[in-house]
Amino acid sequence: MPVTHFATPDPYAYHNGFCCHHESEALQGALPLAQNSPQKPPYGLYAEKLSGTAFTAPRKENQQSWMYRILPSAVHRAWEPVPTQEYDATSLSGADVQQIPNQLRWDPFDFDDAVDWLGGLHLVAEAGDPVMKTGLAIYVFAAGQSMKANEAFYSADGDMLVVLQHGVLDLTTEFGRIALRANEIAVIPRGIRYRVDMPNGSARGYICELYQGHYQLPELGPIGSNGLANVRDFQVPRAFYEEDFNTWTLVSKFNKVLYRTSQDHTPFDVVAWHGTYYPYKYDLGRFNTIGSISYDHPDPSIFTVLTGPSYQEGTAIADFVIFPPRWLVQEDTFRPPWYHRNTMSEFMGLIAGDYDAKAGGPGGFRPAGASLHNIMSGHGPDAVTHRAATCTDLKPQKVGSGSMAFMFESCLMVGVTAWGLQHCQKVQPKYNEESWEPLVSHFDKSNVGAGAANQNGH
Ligand SMILES: O=C(O)Cc1cc(O)ccc1O
Ligand SMILES: [Fe+2]
Repeated sequence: MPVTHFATPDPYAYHNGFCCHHESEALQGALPLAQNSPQKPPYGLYAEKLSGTAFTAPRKENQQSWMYRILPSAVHRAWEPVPTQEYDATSLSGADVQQIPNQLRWDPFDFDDAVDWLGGLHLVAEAGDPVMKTGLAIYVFAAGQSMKANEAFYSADGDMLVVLQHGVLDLTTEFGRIALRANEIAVIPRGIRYRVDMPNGSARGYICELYQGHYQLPELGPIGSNGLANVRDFQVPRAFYEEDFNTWTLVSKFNKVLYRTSQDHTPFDVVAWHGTYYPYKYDLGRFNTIGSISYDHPDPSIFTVLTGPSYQEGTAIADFVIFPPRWLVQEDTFRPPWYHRNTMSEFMGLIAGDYDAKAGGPGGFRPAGASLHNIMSGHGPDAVTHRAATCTDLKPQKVGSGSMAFMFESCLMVGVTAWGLQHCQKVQPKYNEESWEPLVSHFDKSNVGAGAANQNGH
Protein backbone atom coordinates (compact mmCIF):
# COMPACT_ATOMS: atom_id res chain seq x y z
CA MET A 1 0.00 0.00 0.00
CA PRO A 2 1.56 3.35 -1.01
CA VAL A 3 2.18 5.86 1.76
CA THR A 4 0.71 9.31 1.07
CA HIS A 5 2.05 12.62 2.34
CA PHE A 6 0.59 16.12 1.94
CA ALA A 7 2.01 19.54 2.71
CA THR A 8 -0.96 20.12 5.02
CA PRO A 9 -3.51 17.79 6.58
CA ASP A 10 -6.06 19.02 3.99
CA PRO A 11 -5.20 17.34 0.68
CA TYR A 12 -6.96 20.15 -1.20
CA ALA A 13 -5.34 23.15 0.44
CA TYR A 14 -3.87 25.48 -2.16
CA HIS A 15 -1.35 28.26 -2.54
CA ASN A 16 -3.15 31.40 -3.69
CA GLY A 17 -1.79 33.54 -6.51
CA PHE A 18 -0.79 33.38 -10.14
CA CYS A 19 2.11 34.57 -12.30
CA CYS A 20 4.32 34.39 -9.26
CA HIS A 21 6.87 32.18 -7.61
CA HIS A 22 5.48 29.60 -5.18
CA GLU A 23 7.20 27.10 -2.98
CA SER A 24 5.75 24.04 -1.35
CA GLU A 25 7.06 21.38 1.00
CA ALA A 26 5.23 18.23 2.01
CA LEU A 27 8.12 17.49 4.34
CA GLN A 28 9.68 20.31 6.26
CA GLY A 29 13.24 20.99 5.16
CA ALA A 30 12.91 19.25 1.76
CA LEU A 31 13.64 22.47 -0.15
CA PRO A 32 17.35 23.25 -0.19
CA LEU A 33 18.22 26.56 1.37
CA ALA A 34 19.54 29.29 -0.93
CA GLN A 35 20.44 27.00 -3.83
CA ASN A 36 18.73 24.65 -6.26
CA SER A 37 21.07 21.70 -6.63
CA PRO A 38 23.19 20.98 -3.60
CA GLN A 39 25.62 18.09 -3.82
CA LYS A 40 23.27 16.12 -1.58
CA PRO A 41 19.70 17.45 -1.58
CA PRO A 42 17.81 17.10 1.72
CA TYR A 43 16.48 13.66 2.66
CA GLY A 44 18.38 12.02 -0.22
CA LEU A 45 16.01 13.46 -2.82
CA TYR A 46 16.87 14.08 -6.47
CA ALA A 47 16.67 17.64 -7.80
CA GLU A 48 14.94 17.90 -11.19
CA LYS A 49 14.20 21.06 -13.13
CA LEU A 50 11.09 21.41 -15.31
CA SER A 51 11.50 24.15 -17.91
CA GLY A 52 8.32 25.66 -19.29
CA THR A 53 10.17 28.24 -21.36
CA ALA A 54 13.61 28.41 -22.95
CA PHE A 55 16.39 29.02 -20.42
CA THR A 56 16.93 32.35 -22.11
CA ALA A 57 13.31 33.55 -22.19
CA PRO A 58 13.03 37.09 -20.79
CA ARG A 59 12.50 37.20 -17.04
CA LYS A 60 8.87 38.35 -17.36
CA GLU A 61 8.06 35.28 -19.48
CA ASN A 62 10.40 32.75 -17.93
CA GLN A 63 8.64 29.78 -16.33
CA GLN A 64 10.39 26.91 -14.59
CA SER A 65 10.15 24.86 -11.43
CA TRP A 66 12.54 22.82 -9.35
CA MET A 67 11.24 19.54 -8.00
CA TYR A 68 12.78 17.48 -5.19
CA ARG A 69 11.67 13.94 -5.80
CA ILE A 70 12.28 10.38 -4.74
CA LEU A 71 13.40 9.32 -8.23
CA PRO A 72 13.99 11.42 -11.37
CA SER A 73 11.32 11.23 -14.06
CA ALA A 74 13.88 9.79 -16.52
CA VAL A 75 13.71 6.46 -14.68
CA HIS A 76 11.39 4.51 -16.97
CA ARG A 77 11.46 2.02 -19.85
CA ALA A 78 11.26 2.88 -23.59
CA TRP A 79 8.16 4.59 -24.96
CA GLU A 80 5.99 2.53 -27.36
CA PRO A 81 3.01 3.78 -29.37
CA VAL A 82 -0.29 2.79 -27.75
CA PRO A 83 -2.04 0.36 -30.14
CA THR A 84 -4.63 2.39 -32.00
CA GLN A 85 -7.43 -0.07 -31.21
CA GLU A 86 -7.07 0.73 -27.50
CA TYR A 87 -7.89 4.40 -28.00
CA ASP A 88 -9.52 5.88 -31.05
CA ALA A 89 -6.20 7.49 -31.97
CA THR A 90 -7.42 8.98 -35.24
CA SER A 91 -9.81 11.04 -33.19
CA LEU A 92 -6.80 12.86 -31.67
CA SER A 93 -4.67 13.17 -34.81
CA GLY A 94 -6.43 16.10 -36.46
CA ALA A 95 -5.56 14.43 -39.80
CA ASP A 96 -9.16 14.81 -40.94
CA VAL A 97 -9.84 18.48 -40.17
CA GLN A 98 -11.71 20.63 -42.65
CA GLN A 99 -11.78 24.40 -42.62
CA ILE A 100 -15.30 25.42 -43.48
CA PRO A 101 -17.09 28.79 -43.39
CA ASN A 102 -20.45 27.41 -42.22
CA GLN A 103 -21.71 28.55 -38.86
CA LEU A 104 -21.86 25.40 -36.77
CA ARG A 105 -23.76 24.55 -33.63
CA TRP A 106 -23.76 21.31 -31.70
CA ASP A 107 -26.44 19.82 -29.45
CA PRO A 108 -25.20 18.84 -25.98
CA PHE A 109 -22.47 16.23 -26.19
CA ASP A 110 -23.39 12.91 -24.55
CA PHE A 111 -22.09 11.63 -21.27
CA ASP A 112 -19.96 8.53 -21.66
CA ASP A 113 -19.59 6.77 -18.34
CA ALA A 114 -17.85 3.74 -19.83
CA VAL A 115 -14.57 5.55 -20.55
CA ASP A 116 -11.81 7.31 -18.63
CA TRP A 117 -10.02 10.62 -19.21
CA LEU A 118 -8.02 9.39 -22.19
CA GLY A 119 -10.88 7.45 -23.74
CA GLY A 120 -13.18 10.45 -23.31
CA LEU A 121 -11.12 13.03 -25.21
CA HIS A 122 -12.55 14.07 -28.58
CA LEU A 123 -10.71 16.53 -30.76
CA VAL A 124 -13.31 18.84 -32.31
CA ALA A 125 -11.27 21.60 -33.88
CA GLU A 126 -7.62 22.41 -34.44
CA ALA A 127 -5.27 24.88 -36.08
CA GLY A 128 -1.51 24.69 -36.22
CA ASP A 129 0.93 22.03 -35.27
CA PRO A 130 2.59 20.86 -32.03
CA VAL A 131 5.79 20.15 -34.00
CA MET A 132 6.16 23.83 -34.81
CA LYS A 133 4.61 24.90 -31.49
CA THR A 134 1.94 26.90 -33.25
CA GLY A 135 -1.80 26.99 -32.73
CA LEU A 136 -4.34 25.25 -30.58
CA ALA A 137 -6.62 22.24 -30.29
CA ILE A 138 -10.19 22.22 -28.97
CA TYR A 139 -11.64 19.08 -27.40
CA VAL A 140 -14.82 18.03 -25.72
CA PHE A 141 -14.60 15.28 -23.14
CA ALA A 142 -17.01 13.04 -21.33
CA ALA A 143 -15.94 10.27 -18.99
CA GLY A 144 -17.22 8.34 -16.00
CA GLN A 145 -14.27 6.13 -15.03
CA SER A 146 -11.12 6.95 -13.16
CA MET A 147 -7.94 6.35 -15.12
CA LYS A 148 -6.59 2.83 -14.70
CA ALA A 149 -4.86 2.19 -11.38
CA ASN A 150 -1.22 3.31 -11.42
CA GLU A 151 -1.57 5.22 -14.70
CA ALA A 152 -0.57 8.82 -15.38
CA PHE A 153 -0.61 11.07 -18.43
CA TYR A 154 1.03 14.17 -19.83
CA SER A 155 0.79 16.12 -23.05
CA ALA A 156 4.03 17.21 -24.70
CA ASP A 157 1.90 19.13 -27.21
CA GLY A 158 0.63 22.02 -25.14
CA ASP A 159 -0.99 23.56 -22.08
CA MET A 160 -4.46 22.16 -21.47
CA LEU A 161 -7.12 24.54 -20.18
CA VAL A 162 -9.92 22.31 -18.88
CA VAL A 163 -13.41 23.81 -18.54
CA LEU A 164 -15.50 21.50 -16.39
CA GLN A 165 -19.16 21.63 -17.40
CA HIS A 166 -20.43 18.79 -15.22
CA GLY A 167 -19.16 16.66 -12.36
CA VAL A 168 -15.99 16.54 -10.33
CA LEU A 169 -12.43 15.77 -11.41
CA ASP A 170 -9.88 14.71 -8.87
CA LEU A 171 -6.54 15.65 -10.42
CA THR A 172 -3.35 14.25 -8.96
CA THR A 173 -0.38 16.10 -10.40
CA GLU A 174 3.34 16.10 -9.78
CA PHE A 175 2.81 19.40 -7.92
CA GLY A 176 -0.07 18.23 -5.74
CA ARG A 177 -3.79 17.62 -5.93
CA ILE A 178 -6.58 19.70 -7.43
CA ALA A 179 -10.29 19.09 -6.90
CA LEU A 180 -12.14 20.53 -9.86
CA ARG A 181 -15.88 21.17 -9.82
CA ALA A 182 -18.24 22.31 -12.56
CA ASN A 183 -17.84 26.03 -13.32
CA GLU A 184 -14.15 25.81 -12.49
CA ILE A 185 -11.20 25.61 -14.85
CA ALA A 186 -7.82 23.99 -14.47
CA VAL A 187 -4.70 24.60 -16.53
CA ILE A 188 -2.17 21.79 -16.76
CA PRO A 189 0.91 23.11 -18.52
CA ARG A 190 2.83 21.09 -21.09
CA GLY A 191 4.74 18.13 -19.71
CA ILE A 192 3.27 18.02 -16.21
CA ARG A 193 2.23 14.50 -15.29
CA TYR A 194 -1.20 13.95 -13.84
CA ARG A 195 -3.95 11.42 -13.42
CA VAL A 196 -7.68 11.98 -13.37
CA ASP A 197 -10.03 10.24 -10.97
CA MET A 198 -13.80 10.61 -11.14
CA PRO A 199 -15.04 10.41 -7.56
CA ASN A 200 -18.62 11.24 -8.60
CA GLY A 201 -18.81 9.35 -11.91
CA SER A 202 -20.01 11.33 -14.94
CA ALA A 203 -17.93 14.34 -15.86
CA ARG A 204 -18.04 16.41 -19.02
CA GLY A 205 -16.41 19.55 -20.37
CA TYR A 206 -14.23 21.29 -22.90
CA ILE A 207 -10.47 21.73 -23.34
CA CYS A 208 -8.41 24.30 -25.18
CA GLU A 209 -4.86 23.06 -25.65
CA LEU A 210 -2.41 25.82 -26.43
CA TYR A 211 0.40 24.50 -28.62
CA GLN A 212 2.32 27.76 -28.28
CA GLY A 213 3.35 29.78 -25.23
CA HIS A 214 1.38 29.81 -22.00
CA TYR A 215 -1.88 31.22 -20.70
CA GLN A 216 -1.52 34.51 -18.90
CA LEU A 217 -3.76 37.18 -17.44
CA PRO A 218 -4.85 39.91 -19.85
CA GLU A 219 -3.52 43.43 -19.32
CA LEU A 220 -5.97 45.60 -17.39
CA GLY A 221 -5.05 48.95 -18.96
CA PRO A 222 -7.37 51.74 -17.79
CA ILE A 223 -9.41 49.25 -15.70
CA GLY A 224 -6.61 49.60 -13.16
CA SER A 225 -4.97 47.19 -10.80
CA ASN A 226 -7.90 44.92 -9.95
CA GLY A 227 -10.74 43.36 -11.87
CA LEU A 228 -11.63 40.52 -14.22
CA ALA A 229 -9.85 37.39 -12.93
CA ASN A 230 -7.91 38.57 -9.88
CA VAL A 231 -4.46 37.17 -9.23
CA ARG A 232 -5.17 35.84 -5.75
CA ASP A 233 -8.12 33.73 -6.90
CA PHE A 234 -5.92 31.33 -8.86
CA GLN A 235 -5.17 28.28 -6.77
CA VAL A 236 -2.02 26.23 -7.03
CA PRO A 237 -1.69 22.77 -5.45
CA ARG A 238 0.50 22.11 -2.47
CA ALA A 239 3.26 19.52 -2.58
CA PHE A 240 2.03 15.97 -2.18
CA TYR A 241 3.94 12.73 -2.59
CA GLU A 242 3.56 9.03 -2.29
CA GLU A 243 6.15 6.38 -1.53
CA ASP A 244 5.11 3.80 -4.07
CA PHE A 245 7.44 1.43 -5.90
CA ASN A 246 4.74 -0.49 -7.74
CA THR A 247 4.69 -0.59 -11.53
CA TRP A 248 3.20 2.54 -13.08
CA THR A 249 2.15 3.20 -16.67
CA LEU A 250 2.81 6.60 -18.20
CA VAL A 251 0.97 7.78 -21.29
CA SER A 252 2.30 10.67 -23.33
CA LYS A 253 0.53 12.64 -26.05
CA PHE A 254 3.43 13.44 -28.32
CA ASN A 255 2.54 15.17 -31.58
CA LYS A 256 -1.03 13.92 -31.15
CA VAL A 257 0.04 10.25 -30.90
CA LEU A 258 -0.29 8.37 -27.62
CA TYR A 259 2.87 6.62 -26.37
CA ARG A 260 3.18 4.44 -23.33
CA THR A 261 5.92 3.32 -20.97
CA SER A 262 6.25 1.77 -17.54
CA GLN A 263 8.34 2.38 -14.44
CA ASP A 264 8.64 0.85 -11.01
CA HIS A 265 7.81 3.96 -9.02
CA THR A 266 5.06 6.52 -8.88
CA PRO A 267 5.47 9.75 -10.87
CA PHE A 268 3.81 11.49 -7.89
CA ASP A 269 6.89 11.45 -5.69
CA VAL A 270 7.69 15.19 -5.55
CA VAL A 271 8.30 15.95 -1.87
CA ALA A 272 8.85 19.67 -2.41
CA TRP A 273 8.95 22.12 -5.29
CA HIS A 274 9.45 25.77 -6.00
CA GLY A 275 9.09 27.84 -9.12
CA THR A 276 6.82 29.56 -11.60
CA TYR A 277 5.70 26.61 -13.74
CA TYR A 278 2.81 24.73 -12.12
CA PRO A 279 -0.79 23.63 -12.67
CA TYR A 280 -3.57 25.78 -11.25
CA LYS A 281 -7.32 26.14 -10.97
CA TYR A 282 -9.76 29.05 -11.00
CA ASP A 283 -13.42 29.26 -10.04
CA LEU A 284 -15.27 31.21 -12.76
CA GLY A 285 -17.74 32.37 -10.10
CA ARG A 286 -14.97 34.63 -8.75
CA PHE A 287 -14.69 36.65 -11.97
CA ASN A 288 -15.10 40.38 -11.42
CA THR A 289 -17.26 41.27 -14.41
CA ILE A 290 -17.01 44.78 -15.80
CA GLY A 291 -19.32 46.29 -18.41
CA SER A 292 -20.89 49.37 -19.94
CA ILE A 293 -22.76 51.66 -17.54
CA SER A 294 -23.67 54.17 -20.23
CA TYR A 295 -24.49 52.95 -23.74
CA ASP A 296 -23.51 50.37 -26.37
CA HIS A 297 -22.36 46.79 -26.11
CA PRO A 298 -18.61 46.61 -25.39
CA ASP A 299 -16.24 44.17 -27.03
CA PRO A 300 -16.31 40.78 -25.25
CA SER A 301 -12.57 41.10 -24.59
CA ILE A 302 -13.60 42.75 -21.29
CA PHE A 303 -14.58 39.24 -20.20
CA THR A 304 -11.17 37.65 -20.85
CA VAL A 305 -10.09 35.31 -18.06
CA LEU A 306 -6.84 34.12 -19.62
CA THR A 307 -5.08 34.78 -22.89
CA GLY A 308 -2.58 32.72 -24.85
CA PRO A 309 -0.80 35.37 -26.91
CA SER A 310 0.56 35.06 -30.43
CA TYR A 311 3.72 36.89 -31.43
CA GLN A 312 1.57 39.79 -32.62
CA GLU A 313 0.83 42.17 -29.79
CA GLY A 314 -2.82 42.13 -28.68
CA THR A 315 -3.70 39.10 -30.83
CA ALA A 316 -4.33 35.74 -29.20
CA ILE A 317 -3.80 32.19 -30.31
CA ALA A 318 -6.47 31.47 -27.70
CA ASP A 319 -8.40 33.87 -25.53
CA PHE A 320 -10.55 32.26 -22.87
CA VAL A 321 -13.54 34.57 -22.46
CA ILE A 322 -16.60 34.05 -20.23
CA PHE A 323 -20.11 35.50 -20.12
CA PRO A 324 -21.01 35.46 -16.43
CA PRO A 325 -24.25 36.64 -14.83
CA ARG A 326 -24.27 40.46 -15.03
CA TRP A 327 -26.43 43.56 -15.00
CA LEU A 328 -27.23 45.29 -18.28
CA VAL A 329 -28.09 48.94 -17.79
CA GLN A 330 -27.15 50.61 -21.08
CA GLU A 331 -29.52 53.29 -22.33
CA ASP A 332 -30.82 53.42 -25.91
CA THR A 333 -28.81 50.34 -26.75
CA PHE A 334 -29.32 47.07 -28.55
CA ARG A 335 -27.97 45.15 -25.57
CA PRO A 336 -27.13 41.67 -26.92
CA PRO A 337 -23.94 41.16 -28.94
CA TRP A 338 -23.95 43.01 -32.23
CA TYR A 339 -23.98 41.29 -35.61
CA HIS A 340 -20.42 40.47 -36.39
CA ARG A 341 -17.81 39.11 -38.74
CA ASN A 342 -14.46 38.56 -37.11
CA THR A 343 -10.89 38.03 -38.29
CA MET A 344 -10.72 35.73 -35.25
CA SER A 345 -12.54 32.38 -34.99
CA GLU A 346 -15.04 31.99 -32.15
CA PHE A 347 -15.73 28.61 -30.54
CA MET A 348 -18.35 28.84 -27.80
CA GLY A 349 -19.59 26.49 -25.13
CA LEU A 350 -22.17 26.72 -22.38
CA ILE A 351 -21.57 25.42 -18.87
CA ALA A 352 -25.05 26.16 -17.54
CA GLY A 353 -28.17 28.23 -18.14
CA ASP A 354 -28.83 30.39 -21.17
CA TYR A 355 -26.65 32.67 -23.27
CA ASP A 356 -28.25 36.07 -23.83
CA ALA A 357 -27.48 36.15 -27.59
CA LYS A 358 -29.20 32.91 -28.41
CA ALA A 359 -32.39 31.07 -27.66
CA GLY A 360 -31.92 27.99 -25.50
CA GLY A 361 -34.23 25.00 -25.39
CA PRO A 362 -34.39 22.12 -27.87
CA GLY A 363 -32.50 22.99 -31.04
CA GLY A 364 -30.98 26.08 -29.38
CA PHE A 365 -27.65 26.82 -27.66
CA ARG A 366 -27.75 24.53 -24.67
CA PRO A 367 -25.47 23.56 -21.78
CA ALA A 368 -22.84 21.06 -22.94
CA GLY A 369 -23.41 22.12 -26.55
CA ALA A 370 -21.11 24.32 -28.61
CA SER A 371 -20.92 26.63 -31.60
CA LEU A 372 -18.23 27.69 -34.03
CA HIS A 373 -18.22 30.90 -36.02
CA ASN A 374 -15.06 30.64 -38.04
CA ILE A 375 -13.06 33.49 -39.52
CA MET A 376 -15.30 36.10 -41.20
CA SER A 377 -18.44 33.98 -40.89
CA GLY A 378 -21.38 36.23 -40.04
CA HIS A 379 -23.09 35.65 -36.70
CA GLY A 380 -24.98 37.47 -33.98
CA PRO A 381 -28.28 37.28 -32.16
CA ASP A 382 -30.87 34.99 -33.67
CA ALA A 383 -34.15 36.45 -34.92
CA VAL A 384 -36.01 35.72 -31.68
CA THR A 385 -33.34 37.47 -29.59
CA HIS A 386 -33.16 40.40 -32.00
CA ARG A 387 -36.87 41.00 -31.79
CA ALA A 388 -36.97 40.81 -28.01
CA ALA A 389 -33.97 43.13 -27.60
CA THR A 390 -35.37 45.68 -30.03
CA CYS A 391 -38.78 45.86 -28.39
CA THR A 392 -37.87 45.56 -24.73
CA ASP A 393 -38.26 48.33 -22.18
CA LEU A 394 -34.63 49.14 -21.26
CA LYS A 395 -34.82 48.81 -17.50
CA PRO A 396 -31.75 47.59 -15.61
CA GLN A 397 -31.81 43.87 -16.22
CA LYS A 398 -29.86 41.00 -14.74
CA VAL A 399 -28.93 38.52 -17.46
CA GLY A 400 -27.48 35.10 -17.15
CA SER A 401 -28.42 34.29 -13.56
CA GLY A 402 -27.18 30.76 -13.00
CA SER A 403 -25.53 30.81 -16.42
CA MET A 404 -22.02 30.62 -17.72
CA ALA A 405 -21.18 30.70 -21.42
CA PHE A 406 -17.60 30.88 -22.67
CA MET A 407 -15.59 31.39 -25.81
CA PHE A 408 -12.24 30.13 -27.07
CA GLU A 409 -11.35 32.89 -29.51
CA SER A 410 -8.39 32.40 -31.84
CA CYS A 411 -6.64 34.43 -34.53
CA LEU A 412 -6.30 31.15 -36.45
CA MET A 413 -8.77 29.53 -38.83
CA VAL A 414 -9.71 26.34 -37.02
CA GLY A 415 -10.50 23.16 -38.89
CA VAL A 416 -13.22 20.82 -37.66
CA THR A 417 -12.56 17.09 -37.33
CA ALA A 418 -14.65 14.31 -38.85
CA TRP A 419 -15.73 13.50 -35.28
CA GLY A 420 -16.94 17.07 -34.85
CA LEU A 421 -18.68 17.23 -38.22
CA GLN A 422 -20.11 13.73 -38.47
CA HIS A 423 -19.30 11.04 -35.92
CA CYS A 424 -20.56 12.89 -32.87
CA GLN A 425 -23.95 13.30 -34.61
CA LYS A 426 -24.62 16.52 -32.74
CA VAL A 427 -24.40 19.12 -35.50
CA GLN A 428 -27.66 21.05 -35.75
CA PRO A 429 -28.47 20.97 -39.47
CA LYS A 430 -30.72 24.02 -39.36
CA TYR A 431 -28.63 26.31 -37.16
CA ASN A 432 -28.09 28.99 -39.76
CA GLU A 433 -31.49 28.68 -41.36
CA GLU A 434 -33.40 28.89 -38.09
CA SER A 435 -31.25 31.54 -36.42
CA TRP A 436 -30.88 34.20 -39.04
CA GLU A 437 -33.03 33.50 -42.08
CA PRO A 438 -36.18 34.63 -40.23
CA LEU A 439 -34.65 38.14 -39.93
CA VAL A 440 -36.57 40.53 -42.16
CA SER A 441 -35.86 44.01 -43.44
CA HIS A 442 -37.21 46.91 -41.35
CA PHE A 443 -35.72 49.49 -43.71
CA ASP A 444 -38.13 52.43 -44.12
CA LYS A 445 -36.85 55.45 -46.05
CA SER A 446 -39.75 57.59 -44.90
CA ASN A 447 -39.27 57.07 -41.16
CA VAL A 448 -35.93 58.28 -39.80
CA GLY A 449 -37.32 57.91 -36.27
CA ALA A 450 -37.47 54.15 -36.74
CA GLY A 451 -33.85 54.04 -35.61
CA ALA A 452 -32.97 57.54 -34.37
CA ALA A 453 -30.73 58.21 -31.39
CA ASN A 454 -32.40 59.11 -28.13
CA GLN A 455 -32.34 62.55 -26.59
CA ASN A 456 -29.29 61.87 -24.43
CA GLY A 457 -27.27 63.18 -27.34
CA HIS A 458 -24.70 60.42 -27.75
O1 LIG B 1 -21.99 35.62 -29.26
C1 LIG B 1 -20.87 35.60 -29.82
O2 LIG B 1 -20.72 35.18 -30.96
C2 LIG B 1 -19.68 36.16 -29.09
C3 LIG B 1 -19.71 37.63 -28.97
C4 LIG B 1 -20.06 38.23 -27.79
C5 LIG B 1 -20.10 39.61 -27.70
O3 LIG B 1 -20.45 40.18 -26.53
C6 LIG B 1 -19.79 40.40 -28.79
C7 LIG B 1 -19.44 39.79 -29.98
C8 LIG B 1 -19.40 38.40 -30.08
O4 LIG B 1 -19.07 37.80 -31.22
FE1 LIG C 1 -18.35 37.50 -32.70
